[in-house]
Amino acid sequence: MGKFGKITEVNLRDIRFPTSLEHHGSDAMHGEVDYSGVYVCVKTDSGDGLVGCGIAFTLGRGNEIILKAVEVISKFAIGQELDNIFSNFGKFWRQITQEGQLRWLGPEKGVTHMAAAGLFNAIWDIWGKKVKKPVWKLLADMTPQEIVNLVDFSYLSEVLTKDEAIEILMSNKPTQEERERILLKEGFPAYTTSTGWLGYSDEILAQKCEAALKAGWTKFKMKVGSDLKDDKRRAKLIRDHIGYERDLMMDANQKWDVNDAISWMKELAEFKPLWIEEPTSPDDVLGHAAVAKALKPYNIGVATGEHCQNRVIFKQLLQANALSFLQIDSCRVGSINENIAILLLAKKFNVPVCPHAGGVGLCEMVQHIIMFDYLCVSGTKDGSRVCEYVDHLHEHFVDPVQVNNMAYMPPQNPGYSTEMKQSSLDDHDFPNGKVWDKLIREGKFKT
Ligand SMILES: C[C@H](O)[C@@H](O)CC(=O)C(=O)O
Ligand SMILES: [Mg+2]
Repeated sequence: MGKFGKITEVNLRDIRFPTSLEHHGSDAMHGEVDYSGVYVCVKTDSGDGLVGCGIAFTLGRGNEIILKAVEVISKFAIGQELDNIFSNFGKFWRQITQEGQLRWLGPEKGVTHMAAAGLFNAIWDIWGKKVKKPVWKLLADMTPQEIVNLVDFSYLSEVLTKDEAIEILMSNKPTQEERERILLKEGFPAYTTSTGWLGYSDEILAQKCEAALKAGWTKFKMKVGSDLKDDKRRAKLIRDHIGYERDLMMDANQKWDVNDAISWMKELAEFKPLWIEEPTSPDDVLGHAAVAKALKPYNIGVATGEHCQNRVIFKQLLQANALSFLQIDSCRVGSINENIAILLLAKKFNVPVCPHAGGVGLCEMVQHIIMFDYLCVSGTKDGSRVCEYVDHLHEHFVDPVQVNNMAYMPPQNPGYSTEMKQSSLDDHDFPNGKVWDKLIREGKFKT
């Protein structure tokens, strides 16, 4: 038996939070947002009692489909020695994502890919716990060769080879210790979206802006895209509060056709947004490039990534100059493994990575990845690099994010910060947990 043990069980729970009741998380395309996730628990036969916890993030009903997909995929993990997975995680990742029958549903996109991410997220958590390191540190302590072994480089070679990846990683090693010292002291910069959800009334927007300013926030994101007149009114309200010396980002969540995106954002240019996020379909690489070109004279960058299905689409977005800010997501693509490939691509094209984190557990996970990026890949916090922060649901985590002075502080506990409190899991289990049972009996939700 290997020292880390064999995977013996993968248990799943359908966990949902009724965030739609107060319009948290709402945007131009997702009005009734219940932040949810399939909670994945991986156990081994090693006798240490450690459990790896992962999340496959969805909205509400999405859980029903993802849960089944994780259940099917997990069969390929049960019986596997963790030592074998850890010594060549890239190979295991490929076995799962290229499984001969399931790949017909993707490949490497949508439900099966997100389900695989949920499983891999749990495996990363148990790895960190087994070696008693937070995942950012586990990654940072690896050699460049160990890091590239985590990654499947398929379909990237004309742009990024394994050898180039090793070179990038090697070039950052001599200065890594100094950055780690800075990271432990200052953390990684954050921006807030909690002031700008689309379903908030003007009164709530104003209250949230005031509270955020008082807390010291300097970078804000607002949702746009449903009604131009409303967008102008809300942007003015926010700018009246935050002034023009602070950054404002805008997020359309894929609402527009390409030409509409361009004309709408020209109308909003007076509010000086740093970026427009997801202006159009996440699959439209050339559309993003057209928006980016048209908005360049207005100093508005294009940001995207939270719905970007895999490293190949990121590669194309970068090749087409379609992005000024690249938004990795811990649950959309194949976990940390695929995100490492994306970080390396971003480094190659010199595009700043600004992670997406609007959801449950996304802040907890993605902080580890962006800290690794700072330490080992990009090697910098410059160029408007900033990680999204939303202020909901952290109280349900055993090791919630710590934001000090508008920066994510590096987690110190072992694992991927994904473990949720037992009481939170029991209360939010859908549909029988206490919270849901009550809401369903009151007629506020249907199963
Ligand atoms: C539905 C989610 O809340 C989405 O609006 C999050 C998002 O786009 C972001 O945080 O960015
Ligand atoms: Mg977004």
